[in-house]
Amino acid sequence: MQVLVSVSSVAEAQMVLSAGVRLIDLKETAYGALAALDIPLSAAMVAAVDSYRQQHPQAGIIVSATIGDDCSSAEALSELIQSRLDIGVDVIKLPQTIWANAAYTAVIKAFLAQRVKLIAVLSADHLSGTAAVSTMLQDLASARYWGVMIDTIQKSQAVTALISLDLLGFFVQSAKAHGLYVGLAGGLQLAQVDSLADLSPDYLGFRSGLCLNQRREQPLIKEKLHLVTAKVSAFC
Ligand SMILES: O=C[C@H](O)COP(=O)(O)O
Repeated sequence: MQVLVSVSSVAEAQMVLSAGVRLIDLKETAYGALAALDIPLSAAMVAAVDSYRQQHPQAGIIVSATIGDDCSSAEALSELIQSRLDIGVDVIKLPQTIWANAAYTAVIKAFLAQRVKLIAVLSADHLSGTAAVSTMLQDLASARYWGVMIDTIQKSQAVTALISLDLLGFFVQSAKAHGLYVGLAGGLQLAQVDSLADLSPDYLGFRSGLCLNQRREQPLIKEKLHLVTAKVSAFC
């Protein structure tokens, strides 16, 4: 199991790399849930990751990026994705407002046909029972998404307050059965690592739980970061 950390600056990217994080998620954390960083800043962060990769070629680092909580048109979506691929982002995370919207299906299908790695983010705020989860995962796997994850949109509650451990476990196991790379996130704290690790996701995603006052727009706290990477590495 890996740790994914959402970062919004070059300094944060370097900090999480030094702490042993291998899934670096470029995200604007000052507002929204899956807001996008601009391209110049994203490119500087990718360059910082590339510099680390040169010194640690075996590290297996993956850079993901969000493209926004919504977008204005299919053309805009195409540009949001392509511009991030062009600067070396490995994986693009799409919010449910986009991947579940038929207006964007053709654009997404075209990227998937080129084997671009896309993660469909399922909103914890709207997830219901196992039948709905099964149908969604079947559809996403058939469309050849690379991965899926659950995350919260409203950041006032943790994912575990919104979805039972049974349903989260069902989600993880079903995603794996479809060959999807699977993650869980949403207001996670260190204290939740044990129970979620038991579900065996490929990764747990963090931001607010590692920040000052547990506010995701605040800076990451190095000590919390090290505690969580140490804790998760015990499950690898
Ligand atoms: O992808 C992971 C998310 O950025 C986690 O953010 P959060 O811990 O603030 O919900």
